[in-house]
Amino acid sequence: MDVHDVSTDQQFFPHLQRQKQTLENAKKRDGEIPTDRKSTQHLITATMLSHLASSMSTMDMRHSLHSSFVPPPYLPSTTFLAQLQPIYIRELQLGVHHRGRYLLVRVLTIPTRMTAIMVIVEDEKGDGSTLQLYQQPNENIRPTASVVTRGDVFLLKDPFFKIMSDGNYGLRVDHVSDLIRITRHGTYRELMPKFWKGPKSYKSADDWKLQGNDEVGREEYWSAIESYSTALELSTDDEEKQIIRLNRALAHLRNGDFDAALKDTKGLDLLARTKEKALYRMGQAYYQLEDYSSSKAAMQALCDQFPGHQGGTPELARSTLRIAEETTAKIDFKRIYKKISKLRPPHLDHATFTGPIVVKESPGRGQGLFTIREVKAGELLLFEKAFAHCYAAPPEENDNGASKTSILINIHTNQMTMGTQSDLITTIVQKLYKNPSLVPKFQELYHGSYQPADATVCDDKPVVDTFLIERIVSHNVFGCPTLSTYNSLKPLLETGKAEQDIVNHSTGIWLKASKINHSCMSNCHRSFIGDFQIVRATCNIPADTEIHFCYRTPTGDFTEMKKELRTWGFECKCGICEESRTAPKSLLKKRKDSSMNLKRIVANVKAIDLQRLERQLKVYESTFTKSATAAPRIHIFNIYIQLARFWGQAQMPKESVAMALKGLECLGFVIHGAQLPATAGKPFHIEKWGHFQDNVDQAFVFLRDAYAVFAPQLVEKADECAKLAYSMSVGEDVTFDTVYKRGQKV
Ligand SMILES: C[S@@+](CC[C@H](N)C(=O)[O-])C[C@H]1O[C@@H](n2cnc3c(N)ncnc32)[C@H](O)[C@@H]1O
Repeated sequence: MDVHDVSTDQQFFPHLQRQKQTLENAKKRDGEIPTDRKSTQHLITATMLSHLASSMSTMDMRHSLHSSFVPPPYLPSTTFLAQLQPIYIRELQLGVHHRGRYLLVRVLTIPTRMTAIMVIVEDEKGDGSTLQLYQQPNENIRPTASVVTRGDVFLLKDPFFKIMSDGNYGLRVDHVSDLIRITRHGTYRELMPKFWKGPKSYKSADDWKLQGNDEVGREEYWSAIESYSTALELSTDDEEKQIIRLNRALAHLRNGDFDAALKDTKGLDLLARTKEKALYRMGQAYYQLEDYSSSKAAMQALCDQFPGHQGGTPELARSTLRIAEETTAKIDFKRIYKKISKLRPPHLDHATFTGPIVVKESPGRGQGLFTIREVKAGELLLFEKAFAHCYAAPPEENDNGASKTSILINIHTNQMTMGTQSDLITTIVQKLYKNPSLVPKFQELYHGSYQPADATVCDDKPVVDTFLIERIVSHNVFGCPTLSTYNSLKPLLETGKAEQDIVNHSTGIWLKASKINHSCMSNCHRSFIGDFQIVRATCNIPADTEIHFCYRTPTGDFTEMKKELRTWGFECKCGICEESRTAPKSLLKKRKDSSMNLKRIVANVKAIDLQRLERQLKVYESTFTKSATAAPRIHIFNIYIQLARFWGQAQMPKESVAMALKGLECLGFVIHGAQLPATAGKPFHIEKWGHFQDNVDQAFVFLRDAYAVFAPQLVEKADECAKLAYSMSVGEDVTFDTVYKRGQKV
């Protein structure tokens, strides 16, 4: 939703076509065992030369374009290792996933990172191949060389061999769970061929533990985890084992493996020797998994039993605050704004608040979100932390002002999106691989007809399906600005360009908000602050009613909207779409012509022919077969707003009010007692809130300012409505008075 879709952009179309052609050509050789594989030495030399060339390159790297291709999906391996049979590179067939097999390889080169991490590997028979590893942690999280480097040994489950984009042959691993690292001392060490084993180590459990401690000190948590694990295997002393587990819990915590950290602390919280640190680490792990009640319980026990513990009290206060936030709609937006201006990535330490809504079946639409009681216009329905969020830093925030443009190209679905979507997939893959307890709630998200693997655990390790995650992201992702404040709305207000035209390259997944189905005639509106999504009601909603928002900016045209929504696989049946679908063709043509005329008339802002404009607006409105409450005239609201501003500036408040009200009426608002001259005894009253657009607040501000002179008794009501509409737009109303100061022209 609101992601930057470039599927029909001519600039990127050739990328998609080229990749499709490459795939078509490769398909012709599916099943073939190539006889012209390059020698291992040749592959190594070619890789070294390419390293050299890229290190000497003088290319301007300040503007780079990265494209990631989603290949045809395939399932991850779910076969137990003990049931897999070995295979060798010389037996591999092109385009085949060698199900039921495993391939052992040793890395011969240092890695390079493009979209994938690439190395040259050899098998036990000395045959070589390129190995491409996808979905590995980003460089800023874990250095590439710590993921894979010369001398490392890996086992590939169900190995996939293919023709790569440069025409050479290679092994490709898309599912992180299909790759198993084999070390001299770790699990599966018996699988390591003798001649690949280095000299036997005579280190004791204590030596490994100390090595782990050093690695934690160097922030190499992934290595520390391996060292502590080896120490645990070697140790025969129960007390020593407890300390090692405690230390490993810390390494897990810092590595983002919160499930494993919890597992390591379990039981240790009951032993006198380990209790203090175990409770602290347990509380931190629960906190990161957003289980604030369990975190609070652990921190409370820590504070009760070890009152002198330095971290306990602030952590207890933190989890207590999060629990309060989960149940209260009062959010300190001013504090959040202060924090977020300096916070990069803009990920807030705050809990999700879920308002009066619940997930239920929505006939014909899968699941949806429904109100559990009557809701008032402007009420907060959701303030939700992203499950995963990838921030697209603007060039000025990057070193040397470098800008990176990424496009994700799905050859299978012909979809191309620009932004951080590819990073988002990797982030989620890593998050779930490290924290399998989160898999069930993520997998509940809509994934179309994709059939995931039947197992989520194999050999006690999580199975993570990259293509399921890709499908879920594709259906549920939101493109988002860092702030939906007045500043990000400014271009909209100044140029009249819709919000979606302001490109949202940051992306995220919100589990609850993703359950909201689409309607062009929405009854709620989303906005963003950092990694939080805010959803507010835009009208009064009865109890047990489904809430909807727009996945794409409504076009008002059924056929166009069908195209816009094609990736979600449904047609919108809202009042606007139905009116456009059923209206006579001649009327639709007249509407289109009239719309073009209107555009032409308002294009010359400085010399608008007002009479012509008003005539044309009447023509446009006459082309509708239903009332504005049933089919809002979404395209002309902004024109009325322009007119209201014009008359306001010309000191003609009565005309300004008439135009602002006309605009609101076009959106389906039913308002009483708002016209000038005001009628005594007829109060300002909104009978029905209409279709919401971002600058509805401005219409009310025009009313408020005009009333100041001619109907002061209506000022407060108009101000209240403006404030409410403003909060629907940007999520909060604390900045309203600064943005729309009284007495200052909008
Ligand atoms: C982001 S999900 C919304 C939640 C989803 N209904 C579920 O069960 O999890 C998007 C998918 O919901 C369905 N959907 C959303 N709005 C719809 C609508 N107005 N009519 C029919 N299906 C809709 C489509 O299958 C779409 O691909």
